[in-house]
Amino acid sequence: MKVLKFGGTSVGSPDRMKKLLNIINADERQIVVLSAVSGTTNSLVEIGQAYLASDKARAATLIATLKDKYELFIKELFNDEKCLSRGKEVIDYHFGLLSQLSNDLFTHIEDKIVLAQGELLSTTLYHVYLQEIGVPSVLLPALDFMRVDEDHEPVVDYITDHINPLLNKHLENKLFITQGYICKNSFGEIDNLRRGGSDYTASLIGAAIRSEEVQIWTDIDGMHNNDPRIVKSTQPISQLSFDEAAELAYFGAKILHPQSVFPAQKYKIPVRLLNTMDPQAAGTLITGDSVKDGIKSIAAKDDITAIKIQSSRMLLAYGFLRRVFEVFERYKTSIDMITTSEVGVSLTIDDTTHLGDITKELNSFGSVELDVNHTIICVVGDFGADKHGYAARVLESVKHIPIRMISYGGSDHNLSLLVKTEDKVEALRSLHSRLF
Ligand SMILES: Nc1ncnc2c1ncn2[C@@H]1O[C@H](COP(=O)(O)OP(=O)(O)O)[C@@H](O)[C@H]1O
Ligand SMILES: N[C@@H](CC(=O)OP(=O)(O)O)C(=O)O
Repeated sequence: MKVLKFGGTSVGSPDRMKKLLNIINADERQIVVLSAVSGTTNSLVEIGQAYLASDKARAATLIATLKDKYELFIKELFNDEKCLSRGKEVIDYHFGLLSQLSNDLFTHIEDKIVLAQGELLSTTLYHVYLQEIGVPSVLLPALDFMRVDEDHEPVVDYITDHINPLLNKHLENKLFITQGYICKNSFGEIDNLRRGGSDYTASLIGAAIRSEEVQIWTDIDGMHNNDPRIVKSTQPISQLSFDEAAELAYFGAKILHPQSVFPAQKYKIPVRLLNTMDPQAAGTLITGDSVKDGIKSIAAKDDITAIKIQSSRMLLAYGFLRRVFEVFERYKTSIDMITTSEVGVSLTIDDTTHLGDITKELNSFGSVELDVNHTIICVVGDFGADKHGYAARVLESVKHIPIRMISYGGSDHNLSLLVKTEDKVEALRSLHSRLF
């Protein structure tokens, strides 16, 4: 059984939604994971923020604007009067719920309920559309099987145990539709897999049902060798290993949710990145194998803060780095890059929620320097310890740009550079023109 995920752009208009059937083979047993219609989750984020700020008037305006969009959407989606009125009921229900939240105390629990409405809307409307055109399908409620634990980690065994009975209830059905992104947490509350999380839903379901393949359908023909929003004439990469794809996704290649690679990798499920606007294009196949040596792609991750801790006590002192890392562990803040010298250590973080407290604690080890507004440029490929020349080529390509940190050898797949964000575009373009 395959799992097909369609992102917000792929369901972004009634016309696009209708065209999904050119890709979905309704005669093959498969699970289709849908994101919210593009722009919806951003609007829901704003609605939640307005409620959290007790600005009910702004929330009401945002809700009304979004509802208007859906009123138009269903008029184009449905031909049949009965289905149109069913579509109207669906949007009245979800927008009624959004408005009603103003009557109660609004906390982060209600905020998650707001964020969940996008995927609930897109899947229900698509299900009604399939009924209109006579294609049998089953709507699987993701909240009945998608779950994260107290550390916000998805539980694959739980998903397996809960999705399989649902699938087995409908052995005669081929097409199953479900929501990406949304889940329940360990308290049984509605939660989500963080922004862009529908890819993660697809790979978790793929792992849970030991799917033959997970397909991520989006608006571009696979993982490109650089960020197409910044660099011209980027090219799709035909094959990547799970490790390479994970590095690229984590370091900014927005086409894939960073964590979505791991379930597929663990259960050896091939992942294909494909283009809804050009279904015949080969896309990118992600498997356990790395197909060729060399530099494959470049990605960039913004909003990075570098922290340098200098201490003469570090000289020959064992246990120093452990004590530094423990500070970050206490504040549940993950470290992306790290470089060391005998008298200092530099590391980077992207989550600055606890930066004040972290800095205070680090001050007891030595002098602490912070550099904000930095970007990690990540060059990904297959460069194991026996290979040579790649680092020299990368550094030669950015020799005119100040480099704050360099990390190489952490894995066989990644060479990362930390630059000021103002130098990012030049770094990406210069690397691209010299490396490919
Ligand atoms: N290296 C890359 N390869 C392909 N696309 C990338 C890359 N880096 C950034 N992108 C952007 O990712 C976008 C697709 O991701 P996303 O917006 O999450 O799609 P969807 O709405 O289908 O989930 C592309 O339109 C592209 O601009
Ligand atoms: N709708 C959610 C989840 C998602 O994955 O969306 P998309 O597939 O459009 O990136 C978001 O916008 O974050």
